[in-house]
Amino acid sequence: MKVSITLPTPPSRDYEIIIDELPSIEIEGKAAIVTNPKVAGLHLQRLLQSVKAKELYIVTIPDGEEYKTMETIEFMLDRFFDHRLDRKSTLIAFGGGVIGDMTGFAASIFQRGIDFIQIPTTLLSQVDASVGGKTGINNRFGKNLVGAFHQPKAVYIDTFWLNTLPKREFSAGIAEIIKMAVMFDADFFDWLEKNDLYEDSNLKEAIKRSVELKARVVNEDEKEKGVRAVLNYGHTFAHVIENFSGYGSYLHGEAVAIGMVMANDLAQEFGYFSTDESERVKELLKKYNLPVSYSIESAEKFYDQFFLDKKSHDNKITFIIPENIGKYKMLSSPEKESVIKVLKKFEKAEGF
Ligand SMILES: NC(=O)c1ccc[n+]([C@@H]2O[C@H](COP(=O)([O-])OP(=O)(O)OC[C@H]3O[C@@H](n4cnc5c(N)ncnc54)[C@H](O)[C@@H]3O)[C@@H](O)[C@H]2O)c1
Ligand SMILES: O=C(O)C(=O)C[C@@H](O)[C@H](O)[C@H](O)COP(=O)(O)O
Ligand SMILES: [Zn+2]
Repeated sequence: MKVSITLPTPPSRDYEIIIDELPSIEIEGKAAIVTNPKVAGLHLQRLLQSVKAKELYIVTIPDGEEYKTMETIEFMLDRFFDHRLDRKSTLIAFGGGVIGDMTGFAASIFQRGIDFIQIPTTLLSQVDASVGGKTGINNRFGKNLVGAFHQPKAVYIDTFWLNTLPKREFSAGIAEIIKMAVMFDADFFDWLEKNDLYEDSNLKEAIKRSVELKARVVNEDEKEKGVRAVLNYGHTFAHVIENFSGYGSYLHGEAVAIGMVMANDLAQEFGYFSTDESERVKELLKKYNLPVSYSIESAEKFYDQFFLDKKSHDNKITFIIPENIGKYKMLSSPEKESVIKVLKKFEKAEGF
């Protein structure tokens, strides 16, 4: 199956998202592949057979969400200067969302911005992170709080890489697929309930549909002035969970799964989303062994973290909730008591 999706203007620049076997990549100037030891050990040889550049370097950074930091960015930039990369050089992000977000961010600031290509190797990065140009890092205040919108030059999605992906990571990617369906596409959600993503042709179909949905949203609202915030369903909660639990304890997709359950409860608190719909989402998450509960230490402390969210302005927060399956709603500045009431239910909940 070859699928080619173009993100047209107004986003900063058109680019192709190819879902197919990795094509040959010819780069005129110098290039650096940014990856980590795990992905390099498994797949670098195959990648190298497809990439040609004037000079080609490999920059390896440590593996893990805990290394998605400014310190690692500094390390990467130093290597690019060591290799005398220049304005015409291209970076190739070869790995999951962590590699993609950091390579994209480094590309956005190296000599004020150079090209980069996304070659995502996890399911999560194939269906979500590699598309749309959100790049960045975490800091001690929270997730992705420093970064830039910087669109890749191309995205090459080859499901071959997924053969070595651990099951837990595979499931984490499914959380973002379910997110897309709950927010935008009831038919897709029904389809997900009926079709098993462990089956190859179904998986490819789900990747294609997720990427198409995301591309449509980014195309309409590249810089998140409106509808793009809907891609953040579950994330206002997820980012707090990731930060509080220590980066890496919960995978991003797992935290998003819990966050969606919390957002669904909030929706119900405000009279949206039926119990039946909420159960359907939980069942689908559980089918892929995703967590649907989390033990909050203090609802008040958890609540305070929402003000660091990028959807918070002037001490007000907007939550993305489902009105129905396939239909989103933006809930602006709900009263604190109602949000706390929902969070309190999780104070007694069992963890993962
Ligand atoms: N920019 C965006 O739009 C966007 C969207 C979603 C998530 N994200 C970010 O993406 C990150 C999560 O991405 P992720 O889930 O890909 O995690 P990840 O990048 O940490 O990768 C998960 C693990 O899988 C390993 N791995 C990668 N490819 C593999 C393969 N083919 N076989 C075996 N192991 C492999 C990695 O080395 C890592 O240990 C988070 O930082 C999140 O904030 C960004
Ligand atoms: O592309 C987007 O927009 C998203 O929100 C996708 C999310 O899955 C992703 O985790 C994103 O990085 C979260 O965005 P943030 O702006 O809250 O950091
Ligand atoms: Zn996400």
